Amino acid sequence: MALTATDHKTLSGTDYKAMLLKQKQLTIDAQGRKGQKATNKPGRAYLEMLFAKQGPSPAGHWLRTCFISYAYPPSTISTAELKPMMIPELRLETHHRGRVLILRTFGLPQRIQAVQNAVEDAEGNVERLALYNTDPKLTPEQSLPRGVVIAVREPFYKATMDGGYTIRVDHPSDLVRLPAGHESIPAAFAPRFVELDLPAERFKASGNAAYAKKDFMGAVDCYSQGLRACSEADGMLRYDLHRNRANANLLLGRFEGALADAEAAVIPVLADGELDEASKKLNGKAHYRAGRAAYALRMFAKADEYFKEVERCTPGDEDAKRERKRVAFRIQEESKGAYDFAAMSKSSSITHNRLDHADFVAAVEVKNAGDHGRGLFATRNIKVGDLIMCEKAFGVVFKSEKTTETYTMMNLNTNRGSMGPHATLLFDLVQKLSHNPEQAKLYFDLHDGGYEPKLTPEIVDGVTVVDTFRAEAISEFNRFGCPNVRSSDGATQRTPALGGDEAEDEFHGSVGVWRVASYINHSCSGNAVRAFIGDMMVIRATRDIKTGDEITMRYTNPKEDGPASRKKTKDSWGFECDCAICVADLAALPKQLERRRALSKEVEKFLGSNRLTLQSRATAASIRKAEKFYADLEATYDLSVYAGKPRLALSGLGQWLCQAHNFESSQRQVIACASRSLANLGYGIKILRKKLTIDYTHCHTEATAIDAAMYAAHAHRYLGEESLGLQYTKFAQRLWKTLYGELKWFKERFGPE
Ligand SMILES: C[S@@+](CC[C@H](N)C(=O)[O-])C[C@H]1O[C@@H](n2cnc3c(N)ncnc32)[C@H](O)[C@@H]1O
Repeated sequence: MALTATDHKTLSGTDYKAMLLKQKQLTIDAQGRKGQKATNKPGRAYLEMLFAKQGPSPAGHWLRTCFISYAYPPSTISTAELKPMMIPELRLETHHRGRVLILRTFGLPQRIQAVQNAVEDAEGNVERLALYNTDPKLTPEQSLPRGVVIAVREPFYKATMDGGYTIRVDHPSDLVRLPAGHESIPAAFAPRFVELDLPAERFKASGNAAYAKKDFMGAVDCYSQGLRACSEADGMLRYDLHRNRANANLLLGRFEGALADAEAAVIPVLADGELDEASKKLNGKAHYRAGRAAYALRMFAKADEYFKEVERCTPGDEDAKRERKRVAFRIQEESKGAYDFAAMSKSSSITHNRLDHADFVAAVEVKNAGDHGRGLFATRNIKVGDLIMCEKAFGVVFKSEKTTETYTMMNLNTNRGSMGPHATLLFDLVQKLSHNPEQAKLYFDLHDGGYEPKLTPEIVDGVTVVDTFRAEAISEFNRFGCPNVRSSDGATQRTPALGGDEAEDEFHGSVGVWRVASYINHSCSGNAVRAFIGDMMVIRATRDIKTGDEITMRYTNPKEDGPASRKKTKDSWGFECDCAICVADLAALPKQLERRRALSKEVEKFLGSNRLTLQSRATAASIRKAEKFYADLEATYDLSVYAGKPRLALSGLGQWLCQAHNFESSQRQVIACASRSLANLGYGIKILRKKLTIDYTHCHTEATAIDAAMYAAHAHRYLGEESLGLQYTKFAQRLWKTLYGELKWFKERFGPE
């Protein structure tokens, strides 16, 4: 299905639900035909017509719907071990286990929901084939061109919504392109004129030509064929092919392959001799490529070794010198958490949000967390506000990234629908996992909600088997929403009167997976919060953490409504939170919770219709009304249950009152309201002989705390209490740094000290 941008805008949540239900019903209905033979199949002429034109690629924005069908495991048996079958043997809604279809494409491929093409078997039977989850960076022509011979391992066959049929491939690893001369290619598909024993040199030349045209996939194919054609006598050529393939693989993001190739491209020094200058130069290139691949795989110490080798092979090499400088920064970041966050933040923008930094995970380890599964634990003491870890996204898709297509993903396994980056994230992840098997092993270690079967990624027919359904299950349990550039962007433009983080939502909508952070369990009142600077997740401590403590953070902000937030964690992640706030909510009387919810709704309305600006200040009557709401809401918190714990429903109103009194310059009132707001967020504030002390034990770090601290800071200063003003400012800065990762934008929001 493909709609234009206008259609895209008119599709509502209800439409998606209806679409999901319709597809689900169609899928269930189709099950009734399981095992049947397809009837009234379109013939070759129809398929030729269907796939006669390139495209569709019209101008404008396209909405595509991607249905994740009922899960089935990928094939793990090699083509040679499977029994060949022909198209007429296919049965509907059936996974043909133990069988393989050898097919040739004969149309011009099109990207509809998947990349599709017309295929024929060796007896001339025809059908349509749909390949899902392909690399979004590749054109349909690169993914499934005309005239290639493919093996579809253990194929699945199904009826389509348009009344036709298709061989549906959900796991890209189930489809293997067979190179010319492959033993499984039937005689009918062998070219009539075959140039037997094509010299490997010719493949190198075609690879280079493809590379020059930026067809890196084509180049990799040619170099691979060249390597297969190499004989003992082709010594140097073999190194050339590996070196060239390393480069093409680097550009395709296939870093593990690139590293292996670059290593295989190093010309060895013979026992007695020295390498000639030309070979040394070539080895410099090979080591340089190995270094780049190791860097991309975040093996910085190893990358440094390779770049050192470049310097040995080609002394004075400027590129290697530059790379070693870059690596040195990464090693500092990785080992000490030594980041220049201000520079990082300054450098990131809507067009530069994939940043070049290392991960710092040296202060944490994964351990058993009892009922919560595995968790992340501190390996050293960490002070409030300090860095716990910092990690680059394993995969991320930014909403802001220009694309001519928006995907809506409907997962029939989980009944979930999502739009935009979520779907594209899966395509990106599948690519990364398919071509980087070691990275795939790390990804597939993440929580999958009990998905079965759990296949470990292995290489079959030269391709890493990736279970795309499990990859999506893992993504659903582990992905985080993130802003397009940095978390503080929402805050610097937020209207304080609104309270909470709502206004930040418009800066969100991007989504990614951060692998190590994925081991962190949820707690509404966690000891850590995450912030984003570009694709770097920065996690800081909201209170002091001791060696051995579990790191927890909120997946979703409970805001005022505890029960709703518990439902959200239950629906999205399958658990009910047992943190201090939730335990208190559970111990509260249901009628108090109900009253709180009803009052919160009224308060929301009140705040919405009483937005404060210098021009429209609060009236005495509205302040009285707010105070009354406040008292009523406060009464829904039984102190025997909530003492010292955050009372989040009071947050927005507390904020409004601070602002109202601030506009009236009632400084003592502002201070009283600000202290009350901070106490409601669980901060234990004490002032003794003009010294501010803060107990963070039960604190709930959110934006309103920063505002409250700054209201107090300004009010104290206004009253000439400089020292207290300064202490509150420092407190606000610590909160800002904790919540947004770094301090750079604090001044932008609150002005210079
Ligand atoms: C992102 S993973 C966190 C790491 C996970 N515990 C593991 O073993 O890999 C999210 C899953 O962890 C578990 N989890 C996280 N927080 C929890 C909590 N507060 N209580 C119970 N289970 C929790 C749930 O199974 C949830 O779906």
